[in-house]
Amino acid sequence: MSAVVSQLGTRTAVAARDLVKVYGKGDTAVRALAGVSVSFAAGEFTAIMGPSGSGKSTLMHCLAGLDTVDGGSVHIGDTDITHLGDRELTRLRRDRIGFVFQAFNLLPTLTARQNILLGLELAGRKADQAWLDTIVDTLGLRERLDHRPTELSGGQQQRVACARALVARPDVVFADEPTGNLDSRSGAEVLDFLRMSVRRLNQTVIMVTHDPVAASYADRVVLIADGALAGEITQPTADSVLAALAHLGA
Ligand SMILES: Nc1ncnc2c1ncn2[C@@H]1O[C@H](COP(=O)(O)OP(=O)(O)OP(=O)(O)O)[C@@H](O)[C@H]1O
Repeated sequence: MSAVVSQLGTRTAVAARDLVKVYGKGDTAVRALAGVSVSFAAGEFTAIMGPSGSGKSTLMHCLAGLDTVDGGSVHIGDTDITHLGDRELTRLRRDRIGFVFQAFNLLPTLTARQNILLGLELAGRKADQAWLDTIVDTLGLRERLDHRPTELSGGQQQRVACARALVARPDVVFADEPTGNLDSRSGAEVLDFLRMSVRRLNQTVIMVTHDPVAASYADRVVLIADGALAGEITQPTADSVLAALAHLGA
């Protein structure tokens, strides 16, 4: 799939075609993804949901180049990442993808500012100061930049992780249960920011979540069941997501 601009003019940020992932071999083999084809438009906030064990994390890891695939392809923009070597993949993840994890994954010895800028520094790049200021101020982190992670609340740590994910203006941000370790108020702040980064800063976010309220912040919910696409919801509400999950037996 090389055409990344649809007839409607929407650019595709990430596309999976016939994605297959099998863990293990022989009798114990688990087909975690059984031929998934799904596209994610640039400038859209998508949530991936489904019952436990349905393949959500596997899908995200394959889309983000964190795991190899056993069949099919993944494109990030024009790049078929399934044929990249380890070094090229590492560079692509560093330069074109942002990550937000459930456990924040900040380096404890670095300040918030150093955590935010580490990836750019490792890549030998300078931050765009105006963009950095926009992110830091939007996330309300200005007064916290010289603090280390242990001196920050969980919500503040996850906001630092969001800033780190966005500072290089990635093609796509993957968020894996970003609110899983947060109370509902801190979670709502992080979700508000992710949604705002899409609406106002024209970023692209793909988020795995178990939480129908978190999913309701997205523009679209993609449903996965038994390693296959099981439907999608546009303009989701917590109720419509709950109903769809109940239908899937989640
Ligand atoms: N490293 C692995 N080795 C073997 N099987 C695995 C491995 N990782 C995942 N699986 C299996 O693949 C299937 C999909 O797992 P995955 O973690 O992608 O599901 P999930 O929808 O993210 O689940 P959850 O909501 O519980 O986090 C499950 O049956 C799981 O047991």
